[in-house]
Amino acid sequence: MRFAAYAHRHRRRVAVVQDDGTLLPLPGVTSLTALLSESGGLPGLLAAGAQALDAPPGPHVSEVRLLPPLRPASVRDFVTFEEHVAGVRRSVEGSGGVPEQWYAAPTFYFTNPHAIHGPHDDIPVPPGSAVLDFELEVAAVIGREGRDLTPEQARDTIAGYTVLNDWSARDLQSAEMRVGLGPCKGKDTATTLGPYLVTADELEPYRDADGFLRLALTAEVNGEVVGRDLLSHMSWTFEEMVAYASRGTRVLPGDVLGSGTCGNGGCLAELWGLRGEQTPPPLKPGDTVTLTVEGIGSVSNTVVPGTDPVPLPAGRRRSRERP
Ligand SMILES: NC(=O)N[C@@H](O)C(=O)O
Repeated sequence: MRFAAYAHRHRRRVAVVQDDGTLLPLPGVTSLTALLSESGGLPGLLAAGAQALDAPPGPHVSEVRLLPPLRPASVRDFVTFEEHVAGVRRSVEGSGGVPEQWYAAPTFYFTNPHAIHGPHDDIPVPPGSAVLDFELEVAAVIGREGRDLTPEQARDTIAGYTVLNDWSARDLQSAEMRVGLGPCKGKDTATTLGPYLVTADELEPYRDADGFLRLALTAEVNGEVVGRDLLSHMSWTFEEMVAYASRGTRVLPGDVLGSGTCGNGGCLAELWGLRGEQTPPPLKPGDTVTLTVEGIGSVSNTVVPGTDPVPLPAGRRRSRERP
């Protein structure tokens, strides 16, 4: 089952999406995050969706503005593709390969849940950045609360999946990560989610013998294919990522967990590392990035000019005077 959030005639609605693109609005539902909390997991979500199947049909998807499927409670972005790590390290640090520590656990950072953009929204250039990049990822969406989960238990907490574009200001990111924290401003201007939340049961046919989802991933810039990979090249399953995220804490309905950027052109920075030059060039206003994931759909966003950074003073160099 596919769920969409959309704006139509000044109203925000949540609907089941039929194969022909007809939207079946869920009566009284305006937030998928709230519906996830109320339905207590995938079975409840499917039951709520089934009720919409008898409801009068709504508009066609082409007649509405698609919104991000949900307003996330939180967004964790993992890094689970070796090829991406090796390529980006080459372009940022000049050194290739994957650090041994990387294999110890699926690392992630928290990104900005207040900067979520829809599947066709314009994306502003982050203030002060001249090196904008996209990142092709798939996100798991949590439908049931869990703590200290095993991977087996984690599977029951995943309601579904959606496409995630982690827009990245590489110049801001490499500068702030030299401080040993972050990323932060390199990532917090925009993340795209969409086009739909596809429930986990619908992608089960793509699961391989090791538990990975074998979905084809494609990235295009201005209609030219620059990246192709398989989601099954992740080094951890989504269940293992959720289990790790829930270690010593909780995951909650509406939490979003990004797979990390795929390899073979899942972002420009990896290609720059491989080629030793910025080809294709960083994204600029007018460029359109289209990311497609088999079994889920496409998001296609155009870059637009952003705002200028508000000047701030440099950090004060302090004496070590004591009270
Ligand atoms: N998430 C991920 O795989 N990578 C990025 O966030 C990155 O900046 O390299």
